Amino acid sequence: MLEVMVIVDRVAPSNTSVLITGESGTGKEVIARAIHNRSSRAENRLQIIDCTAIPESLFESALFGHVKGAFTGAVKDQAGQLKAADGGTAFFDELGELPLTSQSKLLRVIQEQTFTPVGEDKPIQVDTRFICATNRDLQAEVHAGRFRQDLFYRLAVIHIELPPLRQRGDDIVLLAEHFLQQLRSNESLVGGFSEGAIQCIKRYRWPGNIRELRNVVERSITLARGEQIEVDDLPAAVGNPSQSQNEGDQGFDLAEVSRDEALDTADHAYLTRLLEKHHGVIASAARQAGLSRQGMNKLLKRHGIDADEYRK
Ligand SMILES: Nc1ncnc2c1ncn2[C@@H]1O[C@H](COP(=O)(O)OP(=O)(O)OP(=O)(O)O)[C@@H](O)[C@H]1O
Repeated sequence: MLEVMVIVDRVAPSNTSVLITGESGTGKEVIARAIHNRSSRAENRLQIIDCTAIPESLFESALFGHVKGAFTGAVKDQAGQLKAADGGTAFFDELGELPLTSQSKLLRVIQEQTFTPVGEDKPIQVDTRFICATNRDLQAEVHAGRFRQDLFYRLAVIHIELPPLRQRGDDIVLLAEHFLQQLRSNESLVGGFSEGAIQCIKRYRWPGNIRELRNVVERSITLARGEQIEVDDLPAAVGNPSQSQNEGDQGFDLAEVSRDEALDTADHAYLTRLLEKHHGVIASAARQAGLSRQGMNKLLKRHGIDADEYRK
């Protein structure tokens, strides 16, 4: 993390575009905020643009804005999200989900720093820094023809790769201790982790990365009865992985598991099996589950599941 923060400090003052990659929950947005906050743009806005939330047909209108009467339903002039980022930073989250046609429009804006609202004929000039994040391997997406090579090269001038938590060695325990200090209330007796709990925390694979670790620490503080967080205070998947390995299709210990937790676990198992069947293709998995692609993306994010791991 220290090395990442050194890069953040170095790139923050420049206007260069930055690409941040890493699995869900590794802290891409946290890093984007750190870059913005340490730049001369910090007093202006960090506009977060969730690429999964913009339907392809509304990309220009959402980003560039539109004038009254530009299309049915355009009842008044509406500024787009890029106008809000003027003088500040535009953070494109989940960039890998952007369709090819939208990618070419984005490339033009990044290169020219201008865009034209729908129904307008004069372009607007902006001064915006672009930071993009994705949990996809964009180089592989380029090879597969799903991501524009020119946009990739334009963005990857500065490429920050955030490793999954399971590859961060002793950082895992340091982060767990950091969250414990940050999240415990002043009245809380809990001051640390038992040796057994630390071993479990080190061993677990943390598919949801730092987000999952933070949630686990928060939950364990609430459940802990003594001065330490014990193995029993950790969720079964972390504290007792062999027992929870077959979760989802095996019986639950009703004394240990709430209905919400049981449903969550079953949902997780359903989603991973669905992705296995559909080889990580979100669109077809979503179709079988009767969900929109966006809905499926949200669900996968909540469960810390990376569809790419199921690609074949
Ligand atoms: N360096 C960090 N220090 C402290 N907490 C962190 C750090 N990185 C991430 N977190 C915690 O993890 C959570 C998830 O981080 P963030 O939203 O930045 O991940 P992400 O990689 O953008 O995830 P996603 O791809 O799912 O959007 C944050 O809300 C924060 O609680």
